[in-house]
Amino acid sequence: MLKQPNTKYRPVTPIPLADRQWPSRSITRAPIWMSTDLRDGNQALFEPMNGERKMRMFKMLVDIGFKQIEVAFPSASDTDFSFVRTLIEGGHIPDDVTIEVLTQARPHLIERTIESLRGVKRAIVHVYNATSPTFRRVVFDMSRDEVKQLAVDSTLLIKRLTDAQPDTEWTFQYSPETFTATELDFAKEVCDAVVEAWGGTPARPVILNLPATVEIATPNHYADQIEWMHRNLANRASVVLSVHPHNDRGTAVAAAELAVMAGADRIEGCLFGHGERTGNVDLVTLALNLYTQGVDPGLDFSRINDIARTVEQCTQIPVHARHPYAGDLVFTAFSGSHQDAIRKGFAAQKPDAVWEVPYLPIDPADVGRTYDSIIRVNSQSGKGGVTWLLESEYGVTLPRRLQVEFSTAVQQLTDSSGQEVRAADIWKLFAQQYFETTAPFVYVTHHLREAGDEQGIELVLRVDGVERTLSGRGNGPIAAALDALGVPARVHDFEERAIGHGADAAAIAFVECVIDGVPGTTFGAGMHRNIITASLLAVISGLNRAAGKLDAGARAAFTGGRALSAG
Ligand SMILES: CC(=O)SCCNC(=O)CCNC(=O)[C@H](O)C(C)(C)COP(=O)(O)OP(=O)(O)OC[C@H]1O[C@@H](n2cnc3c(N)ncnc32)[C@H](O)[C@@H]1OP(=O)(O)O
Ligand SMILES: CC(C)C(=O)C(=O)O
Repeated sequence: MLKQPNTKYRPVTPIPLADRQWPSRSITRAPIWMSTDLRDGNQALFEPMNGERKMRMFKMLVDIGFKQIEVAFPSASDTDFSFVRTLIEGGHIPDDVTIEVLTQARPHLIERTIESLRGVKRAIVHVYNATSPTFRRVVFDMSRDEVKQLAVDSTLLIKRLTDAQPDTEWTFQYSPETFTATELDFAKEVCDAVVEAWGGTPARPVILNLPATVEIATPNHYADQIEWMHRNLANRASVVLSVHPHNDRGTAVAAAELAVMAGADRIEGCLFGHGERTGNVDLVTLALNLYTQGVDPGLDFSRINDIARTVEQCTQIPVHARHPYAGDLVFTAFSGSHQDAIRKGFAAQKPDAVWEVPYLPIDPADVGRTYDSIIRVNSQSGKGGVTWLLESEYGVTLPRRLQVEFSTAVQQLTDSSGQEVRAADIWKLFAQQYFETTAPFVYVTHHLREAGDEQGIELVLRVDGVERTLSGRGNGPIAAALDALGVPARVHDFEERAIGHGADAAAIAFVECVIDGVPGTTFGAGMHRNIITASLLAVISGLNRAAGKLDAGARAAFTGGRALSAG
């Protein structure tokens, strides 16, 4: 790269629009959308769509709700010409949808284009020629007047050819290609001349489409250009002002939004931003951005995954994993603090209330995304993610301090594997750590009996492989079991919950034990269809896990209570 890029590149000249209005406007309704997936989105593919793929894409665009669809550049290829014929002759165009076709401003191409539309009920004929100084000089070798005349002559030719087919309702569209690099006074001069040549009226307006053929500046510059045209066109009332942003600087979405604030009525773009080079403006992002502001975009993306997969099949270009709203990872949180906030947000979110879940600009369910993938666990994750997965996949809510304790084990697993762990891996680890403890105690069975104000228990265990029956009493089964075991332990906290429903219902119990000689507290967990058995399993799990923290001598003392002495 150059040390002094100003020797090769020039900054744009700011637009003299001191009283610009767009910065204080907001967008309160959807613009007219025009999908050019089948034209601009098709002309830069390694392998342009064949008729069958074009039809699949067309039907999907109709289902999404597009009312204007640029379906082809009919003079470019037989595929495109035949596709237009198939749409018309096969009756595939719904009554409320208008197809659009593009042509260069060259007579033989215009004639072929109009021919492709014979018999259509309604159509937009779109003609373009480039107007910027570089194109005038380098590509066309034409003066300003000649470029304007080319636009006017093409308009008049289209008018003559379409007047000859009066059964069709025609709309005319003109694009000064390379508008963003064109002097504004000249862009206006050409556009005014074209509107006059067509005879645009408020009842039969011309679509003037002002493309950022190449995005050349920050989006506020484009907004200034659009507002200038909006305010200075000779016959604005007879014009539908349209924008067609490309994404060369990565700001097409912002440019389109600011352009609408600046006076544009219509946006042309592609799903997921397919199109030339860095793409056309992404209509999915634009529409869903509006939706997040409480504005109905008039396009239905409630099955966004299906739409993304169809676009991928038709264009053979993948939708990026981080693509706004649609990417596989955009509703996924790996990092601990995000997971924690999202989990709390979901818990606090009331079904009909305003959306307030942290980190998620939209409810994934509104675009048909499930919550399954929202939180994923790897070495960047914290207890929130682990807890979310156990809750959402297994219906198990861990007590808060147990979340902290268990997340350490998950962290060791993710650190050692270096990979993402799934809910099933976490559940397996939880079972190994809490349900499958076998030393020193293994629960075999128990019998409870009333003992005055207390409960008595016969607890059958295997202690270091030897089956023993222990008796104890207490003010409940847990106290009775601790008495039977005779270990120096107290239960600090106990929680029990149901998981599953009906015949599959079970109880899961958690105990937090304090054991002499073991610093802090230790958790145990048990799961069983019988709630008392679940709680006894939890106590035994807690004791076993605590015993695992003792050295050999302390451990012998720990199990040297009644457990060893009983027969
Ligand atoms: C920014 C955009 O996306 S615009 C749309 C671009 N899309 C496409 O071009 C895809 C379809 N196009 C094609 O298949 C071909 O270009 C065709 C079939 C339409 C025409 O092909 P060709 O006749 O070989 O001409 P080609 O496209 O190379 O254009 C070159 C000539 O057209 C002229 N030309 C280019 N654009 C235009 C225009 N909009 N209006 C008038 N003339 C034009 C050029 O100045 C050049 O003229 P010259 O030969 O006298 O120097
Ligand atoms: C034909 C025009 C609208 C175009 O595609 C562009 O300028 O990008």
